Amino acid sequence: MIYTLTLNPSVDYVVFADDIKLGELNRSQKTFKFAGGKGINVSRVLQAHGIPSTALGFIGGFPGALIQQKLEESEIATDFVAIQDDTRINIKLKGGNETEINAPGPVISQAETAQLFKQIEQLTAEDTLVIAGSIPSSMQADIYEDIARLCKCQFVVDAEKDLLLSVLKYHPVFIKPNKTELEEMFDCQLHTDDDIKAAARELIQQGAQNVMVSLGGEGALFVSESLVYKAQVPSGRVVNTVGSGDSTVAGMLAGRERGLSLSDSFKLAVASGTATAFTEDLATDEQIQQILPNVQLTII
Ligand SMILES: Nc1ncnc2c1ncn2[C@@H]1O[C@H](COP(=O)(O)OP(=O)(O)O)[C@@H](O)[C@H]1O
Ligand SMILES: O=P(O)(O)OC[C@H]1O[C@](O)(COP(=O)(O)O)[C@@H](O)[C@@H]1O
Repeated sequence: MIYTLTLNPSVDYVVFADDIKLGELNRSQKTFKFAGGKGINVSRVLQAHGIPSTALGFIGGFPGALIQQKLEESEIATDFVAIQDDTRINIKLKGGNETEINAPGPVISQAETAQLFKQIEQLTAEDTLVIAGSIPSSMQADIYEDIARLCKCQFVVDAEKDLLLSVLKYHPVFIKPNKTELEEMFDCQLHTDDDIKAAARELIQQGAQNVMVSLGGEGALFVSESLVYKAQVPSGRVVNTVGSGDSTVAGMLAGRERGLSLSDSFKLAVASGTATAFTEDLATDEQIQQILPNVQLTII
């Protein structure tokens, strides 16, 4: 079974407005409230691929109840730890360009954390755990490392800087930084594919089995110890890129679950990310299948 762990879920409040002017009254044309947070998005896109998963993490208050309800409606299994504080609401402004405001998240008590640890301990070598996203600011910074040390299953990680770096020694199956996150990790600009490849290989040296670097509209690179694939994506109308990276993670896992080759899994990953970028919510299977034949893969 695949489990996704979102320590800091969110209701994503997506606001479409033609021309947002800061410091003035703006009126939006449409708004959406999506169940969000990185692991939850992975579960949602896995479900679109027909792959079941169980979403773990902390939820509380009315935003938490909304997330629970939306996942139930999508028939996604959940085993969240109920917390006292409210789950956060993240704001996604879509008006010409894309602006995001991600909230710090709720207070998580020690007892709530202990409940989560018990769940993690029960995962077996047959399971895969996706650990993804930020941690609520009340949590200690080494929580990712504690979880990676505790779990007996294979795991995948999508998180920023120190959270990601702290778990490499436990050999995640793959990690998915975007280019900016990779640059932040190495504190330098990565100009060429060779620069990105070298940075990804350094993360492999530190313990990652594979590194998938997403490059937004430029596609993605898949880097293992012995090969590098570059994927180029078709152009299209970008509607809402929130969840594109999470969709990429889900697509890669879906390919792996279906027993596809590495290259076909990577193609599915990139098609999933791009299909999400071209739609209001996360992509459906139909939208992903439409994009798939137009993803170009080369070995570089
Ligand atoms: N403007 C875009 N056009 C086409 N595909 C996109 C675009 N932005 C993102 N994607 C797709 O989504 C994937 C993940 O996007 P990226 O922005 O790199 O991730 P993250 O959301 O983690 O920052 C990309 O590899 C690509 O397949
Ligand atoms: O935990 P973080 O880093 O604050 O990110 C949470 C946000 O990222 C998302 O999971 C989207 O992530 P991606 O666009 O990277 O796929 C949103 O649903 C959520 O609001």
